[in-house]
Formats: sequence, C-alpha cells, structure tokens
Amino acid sequence: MAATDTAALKVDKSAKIFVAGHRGLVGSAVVRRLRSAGYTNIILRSHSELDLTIQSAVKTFFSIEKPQYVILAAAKVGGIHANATYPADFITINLQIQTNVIDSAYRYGVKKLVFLGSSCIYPKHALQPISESALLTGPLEPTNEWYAIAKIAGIKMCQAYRIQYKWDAISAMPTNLYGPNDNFHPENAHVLPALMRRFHEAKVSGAKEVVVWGSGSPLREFLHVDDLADAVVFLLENYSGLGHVNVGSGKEVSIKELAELVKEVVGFEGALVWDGSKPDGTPRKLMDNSTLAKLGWEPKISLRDGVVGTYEWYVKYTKQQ
Ligand SMILES: NC(=O)C1=CN([C@@H]2O[C@H](COP(=O)(O)OP(=O)(O)OC[C@H]3O[C@@H](n4cnc5c(N)ncnc54)[C@H](OP(=O)(O)O)[C@@H]3O)[C@@H](O)[C@H]2O)C=CC1
Ligand SMILES: C[C@H]1O[C@H](OP(=O)(O)OP(=O)(O)OC[C@H]2O[C@@H](n3cnc4c(=O)[nH]c(N)nc43)[C@H](O)[C@@H]2O)[C@@H](O)[C@@H](O)C1=O
Repeated sequence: MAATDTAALKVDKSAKIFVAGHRGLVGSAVVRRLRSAGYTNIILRSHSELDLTIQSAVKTFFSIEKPQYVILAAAKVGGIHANATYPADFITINLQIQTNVIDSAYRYGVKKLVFLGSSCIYPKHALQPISESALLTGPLEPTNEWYAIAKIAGIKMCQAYRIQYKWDAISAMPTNLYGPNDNFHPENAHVLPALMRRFHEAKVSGAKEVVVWGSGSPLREFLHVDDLADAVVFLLENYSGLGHVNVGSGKEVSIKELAELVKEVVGFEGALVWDGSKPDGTPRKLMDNSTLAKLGWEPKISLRDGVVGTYEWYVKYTKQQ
C-alpha cells in the first residue's frame, strides 16, 4: 500500500497479522488487544519456533506465511543493569531482529508494519517533556546507548523504506512499561517488576529490609502494557506517517515514590535501603505525548490500579515465589 501521512487505514479484521514476540510483556498484550478488537487471524511463532536473528529463517517464514500486517514486539529487552552489562547483545540482537523482519516484511508483501522503539532513544538531557523532534539532538544515556542506537536504526529503517519504496512502516516509542507477563528477573528486569518480586519475597521470608538501587531521585513515566497495546492497535488502524510517535502516560514519579507504592501494594512492612553504588541512569524521561493525543488516543489505567493488577497477576501466575 502507498504510504501517506494521513490517517485511517481500514484493517480487515480477518487479515493475517503476525505479532512477533507474543510471549513477552508487549506482544502478549497486543495479542489480547487484537483479539478483543475482533481480529481473528493472528499468527504467532515462539522464539524456539522462529529465531528472528536468522535472516534465512525469517525470509522462509514470510515467503510461506505472507502476513498482511506485522507488529514487531520481539527484541532483546532489559533494565538498566542488563543494558549496561550486555551491550553487544543489546545492539547486535536488536539490529538483527529488526533488520530481518522489516526487510522481509517489505519484500514479501506486508501492507503495514508497526515497529516498537523506546523512550531511551532520546538524548540523556533532552528538554522535558520530550517531543519526537528531540531525536538525535544530543548524547545518549551511556547505560543504554547500545540498545538506543539499535532502536534509532529501526526508526530510520522504517522511514527509509517509507521514502524509497512508499511502504507503510510506522514507529511507536513507548515509555517505561509494566504489567502481566513482565520479566521479574532479580538483576536483569526493569525497576517495577524487580521491586515487586523483591518486596514479595521479603514479605514471604519475613526480611526486615529491601535494597533499592541508586538514589531514588530519578523520575520515570510508567504506562500499563494494556494501554500501550491499545495505542499500538490504534496506530495500526489510524496512523500512517513518517514520524515516530511517543506513547506515554504523561505522568511521572520518582523511583522513591514508585518503591513506596510497590511496597504498599505488596504489603511489605520493612525498610528500604538505597544502594548508591548502582546507576541512576537518565535523571528524567517524561515524554510529550501530544502527537498521539491529537490523533485521539489517551491512556486509561492509573499507576496504582496497574500495580495492584500486576501484583495480583504475579501472585497467581509466577512460579518464582
Ligand atoms: N518493557 C518495557 O518497559 C519497554 C519495552 N519497549 C519495547 O517493546 C518491545 C517488547 O518489549 P517487551 O515485551 O518488554 O520484551 P520481552 O522481553 O517481554 O519480550 C520480548 C519477546 O521477544 C522475543 N524474542 C527475543 N529474541 C528473539 C529472537 N531472536 N527470535 C524470536 N523472538 C525473540 C522473546 O522471546 P524469548 O523470551 O523466548 O527470548 C519475547 O517473547 C521491544 O521492542 C521493546 O524495546 C519499549 C519501551 C519500554
Ligand atoms: C525502558 C527503559 O529501561 C531502561 O532504562 P531505565 O528507565 O533506567 O530502567 P530501569 O527500570 O532498569 O531503572 C529505572 C530506575 O530505577 C532504579 N532502580 C531501583 N531499583 C532497581 C532495581 O531493582 N532494578 C532496576 N532495573 N532498576 C532499579 C534504577 O537505578 C533506575 O534509576 C533501559 O533499559 C532503557 O533501554 C529502556 O528503554
């Protein structure tokens, strides 16, 4: 289909849609949202069924399955520690996955692709709230520059294919996400699931204190993954532009406030101990979400409600307790 800067693409509910990364936080939420919106022909492959870093396997998959739409939610993802510890994995795996999927999607006749980046693409000291135009205006946060460079390449690849081939590839930039199916790994997860697990285990074991990383002063914007999935489907159906689009809640909290909230929801009654040897990362990362608001989308789930629901999910479904 020709790429236009205007909205409203009619997506047939029986069209074949490939959601890459459907077992992850974002991919699983996108599948839930597509199903609740009435989409009936969603195709899925787990990592073990299709390794998206292998170009020949990706080409074969697209040549046989010929999906009409692609949501690219497969990536190497992690929190501040994982990003800083495995820079080679974060840059290489992400470049491989997105290059293979975007190129094969174009070559095998996909009508439209939605690429997912991250708010870490923006300069460490970007003007707040961060508008889409802040991209490539300053140095990146060193702990995640490898991942950010890969994500920036993904945005640029979508734009390049749009310009050269008139192909409809768009990019969404989510803020920090959380929700069901998150990664709760003690070191490699993002802050919210990491703290949820740590407080839960401390409550269960009767520990008197829990260690939280950094100074507690960094500010972050959190969005529930069901809101993000709603925005992704909204963009699939309503946006076909060259520019990437921020997706956030518009509300920020300090890590100290977040830790207090998660502690309260989990019901841990001990003390917080701050480990100043761990990095704070970006001091502040609040996005300007006005582009998406002007298109007619807004988030619905408050941080407190989202944390309560995620903790209920964690207690019910994780085997790590
Ligand atoms: N979580 C967050 O806070 C944020 C996420 N995003 C973006 O959203 C997208 C999804 O992230 P999220 O859901 O959190 O990540 P997850 O780690 O929860 O999920 C990623 C998924 O990708 C799959 N995957 C990874 N490598 C491969 C591969 N080589 N071949 C096939 N599948 C693979 C994983 O499978 P397996 O586990 O089996 O490897 C997993 O199902 C990413 O692009 C990320 O950058 C953006 C901003 C914030
Ligand atoms: C989504 C985003 O996620 C990452 O960037 P980040 O926003 O810095 O994410 P984070 O969730 O890991 O940390 C947020 C803050 O929280 C503090 N913190 C306290 N205690 C724990 C803790 O126990 N674990 C973690 N991970 N952080 C902790 C931590 O020190 C930091 O100050 C990048 O991967 C980036 O690439 C990216 O896209």
